[in-house]
Parts: sequence; structure tokens; C-alpha cells
Amino acid sequence: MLYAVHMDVQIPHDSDPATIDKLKAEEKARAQDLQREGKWVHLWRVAGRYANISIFDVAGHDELHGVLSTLPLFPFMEISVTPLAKHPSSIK
Ligand SMILES: O=C(O)CC1=CCC(=O)O1
Repeated sequence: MLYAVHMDVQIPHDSDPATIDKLKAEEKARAQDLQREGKWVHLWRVAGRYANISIFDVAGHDELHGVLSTLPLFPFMEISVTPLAKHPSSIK
């Protein structure tokens, strides 16, 4: 199943910079592993914001929740999920 996911990242200003840098590096590695596995099929920056819009291709809601809730930056994210269905006019 395909899902559009909007992630807004909000890191508290008083966070330890070294801890946040480590979490960002771990987030990047996890995101790239999921892209190589074909589960995170698009990852786009929202221009002008510390946010992304992504497309995930996973088995269903439970797998998506498992993936999102174990992202290293999950505690600092506001996430919204939109399940996607085929559009009747799409040629793909
Ligand atoms: O920077 C972001 O939008 C948060 C994030 C998701 C995957 C990644 O590497 O960073």
C-alpha cells in the first residue's frame, strides 16, 4: 500500500547539539536503508521548512506505524499520513 507522509521536524532549542547531530546521522542512515529496501520511495524537502513529504510503499498501516515510530527523529516529529488509492485517470 502507498502512503503520503508529511513529517514536520521540531527540535527544542535547548537540545544538546551533539545529541541532535547523532540523531540526524542515524535518521539519514535509516532513511537510506529504507529507500534501498524500496519502502521509502520518495523523500522530498518542503521548500523553506524543516519538513518533508514522503511516499512509503509498505504492507499496510501496521508496518507503516512500525517504520515511522522507530525513526530516530520520531520524538521530534509531527506526522500526518494519507493513504493513497489509484486515481482512475492515472496512466500508470
Ligand atoms: O530532515 C527531515 O525532513 C527529516 C528526515 C527524514 C529522513 C531524513 O534523513 O531526515
